Amino acid sequence: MDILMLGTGNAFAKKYYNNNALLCQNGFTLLIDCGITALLSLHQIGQPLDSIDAVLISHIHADHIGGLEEYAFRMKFQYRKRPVLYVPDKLAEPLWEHSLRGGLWQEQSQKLEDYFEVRRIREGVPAVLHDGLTVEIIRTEHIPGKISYSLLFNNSFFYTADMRFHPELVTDLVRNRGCVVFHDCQFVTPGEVHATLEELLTLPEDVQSKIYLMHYADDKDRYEGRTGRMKFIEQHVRYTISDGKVEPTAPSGP
Ligand SMILES: Nc1ccn([C@@H]2O[C@@H]3COP(=O)(O)O[C@H]3[C@H]2O)c(=O)n1
Ligand SMILES: [Zn+2]
Ligand SMILES: [Zn+2]
Repeated sequence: MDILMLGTGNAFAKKYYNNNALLCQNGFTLLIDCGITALLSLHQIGQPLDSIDAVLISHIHADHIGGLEEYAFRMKFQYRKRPVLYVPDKLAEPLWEHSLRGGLWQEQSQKLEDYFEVRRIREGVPAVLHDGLTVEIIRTEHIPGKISYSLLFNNSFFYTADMRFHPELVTDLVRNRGCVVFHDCQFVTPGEVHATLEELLTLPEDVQSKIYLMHYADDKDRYEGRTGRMKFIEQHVRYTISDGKVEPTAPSGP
């Protein structure tokens, strides 16, 4: 499985794009979250919109769904396609009613399904996205009272999207399921809606060694060398995740 972060920044970062990713497995390309900057980042790396096979969203914040209006319009009017949208069941209605409807509503297009082939996924029920690619959505704490999910791919790669520190969950996934973890991280303490670096540094070293940090602030460079056994993931670098390891993908071809 390969992953390329379209951005690794937090919601307000200016040096980094929104924390969205392209996950590739067996020729299938999944866009994980589609924030405000997603389409600019895709443009910069030369990735055509119609090369994306499906989009999956984790929760309703602009850095995770703010690019869906442009994506929907362009797929409909430029590409004449109705792309696949995987959406947690409980977010489908609020995604349309509280977010996308304002811009996308037209007499001829009055619902989410008029733009997307909507595939609802449910907690605890792994969804088969493609041959060799499954995802399980795990509801995790982020903003009090707000529904938000972290993503477990192939029972081996845990992508937190946005979540508060949950040491038991992360430790269990690493030690008992052999997972690699891409974890959002906030440098400033206290961490009211994200895990802080200080909190993550309290994890045992064997767990830290499987954690890669994303969703960080513009002053990330100040923290280089101060992340224990954890490493930063860099945007626009393709990584291969295999056998519990994360490595930059070797260039292909001669
Ligand atoms: N109670 C809250 C709510 C929100 N926030 C900030 O708003 C951002 C929304 O996108 P995010 O990526 O979830 O990060 C949130 C916090 O920076 C915050 O800091 N405290
Ligand atoms: Zn976010
Ligand atoms: Zn969020």
